Amino acid sequence: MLRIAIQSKGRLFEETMELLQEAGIKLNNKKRTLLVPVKGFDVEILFLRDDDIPQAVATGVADVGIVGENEFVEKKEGSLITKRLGFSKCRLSLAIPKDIDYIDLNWFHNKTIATSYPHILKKYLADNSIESEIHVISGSVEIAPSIGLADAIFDIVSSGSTLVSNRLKEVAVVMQSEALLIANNSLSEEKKAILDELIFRIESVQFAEGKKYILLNAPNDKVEDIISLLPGMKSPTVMPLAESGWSSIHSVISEKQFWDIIGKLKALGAEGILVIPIEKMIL
Ligand SMILES: Nc1ncnc2c1ncn2[C@@H]1O[C@H](COP(=O)(O)OP(=O)(O)OP(=O)(O)O)[C@@H](O)[C@H]1O
Ligand SMILES: O=P(O)(O)OC[C@H]1O[C@H](OP(=O)(O)OP(=O)(O)O)[C@H](O)[C@@H]1O
Ligand SMILES: [Mg+2]
Repeated sequence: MLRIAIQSKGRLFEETMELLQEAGIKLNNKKRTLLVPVKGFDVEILFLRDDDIPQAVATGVADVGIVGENEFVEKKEGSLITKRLGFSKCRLSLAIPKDIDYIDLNWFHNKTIATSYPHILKKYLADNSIESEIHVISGSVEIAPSIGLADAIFDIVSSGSTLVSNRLKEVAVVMQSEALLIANNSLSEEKKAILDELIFRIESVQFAEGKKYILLNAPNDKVEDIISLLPGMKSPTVMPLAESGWSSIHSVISEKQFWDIIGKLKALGAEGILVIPIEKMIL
């Protein structure tokens, strides 16, 4: 049994659940109790606050976890990054009241900075030879300057709208973050095998993202020109239609290529073009 720690509610919750569901992990229990078994796959889900996930995985309370890179780096617990998951992308930045004239990092000398990420901030300030006072608070960090609790903040930024609504401006990006799949350092062979299966399933889901299955009909004399435009996993599938002189062509294209390719296909005489989403892709 592989125990997976995930955030019980918050910014990571929805996308983590979606990813697990697409990977075939369906929770038996609709009510979110702390520890939930999974039907048909040898895993169980442990719901925690995200702050507690790095330690839970490092100590073996959970075998693997899904957590923000910011939280993983901050907690400095020894686990392995097994996979970068590409969602919950954000950055950790320094921000100051927007009306201040700011030239460079030296502004932070002898200032007080409010944050929930003291270790990451401390290292960054030391690396840049800046001496500031760090004031640790666990939430609502952006409000700190306006209530006189600190001169500046160091916190998560994504769209930047929280900064704007608190009359702050971002002056230095310290690290980028995304959700990570982390694993305990000393998993048993049995657990490693379940983890490999989990990673295989996640990769199949992620590989299919942004890809479309395309089907079209074309006159036989244009088949060669058309397949030169379509990459396909190996090469496109070509099948004869009931109507002589025509073929059906199937392939896989990336969403990005789609609008570029579609005009060229039509110009070559392609008809009845169908574009279908792909749920999973196994190479
Ligand atoms: N605005 C955002 N955009 C993208 N990702 C974000 C954003 N805010 C936070 N994250 C990511 O999601 C993680 C969880 O954020 P959340 O705000 O839910 O944390 P929290 O309030 O500490 O939750 P918990 O109650 O579990 O301790 C963050 O550590 C970060 O990696
Ligand atoms: O740059 P933005 O897009 O505005 O996102 C940044 C904000 O998002 C997070 O808070 P969240 O909205 O999750 O609320 P919280 O403070 O309750 O965690 C984070 O703590 C920032 O405050
Ligand atoms: Mg938290």
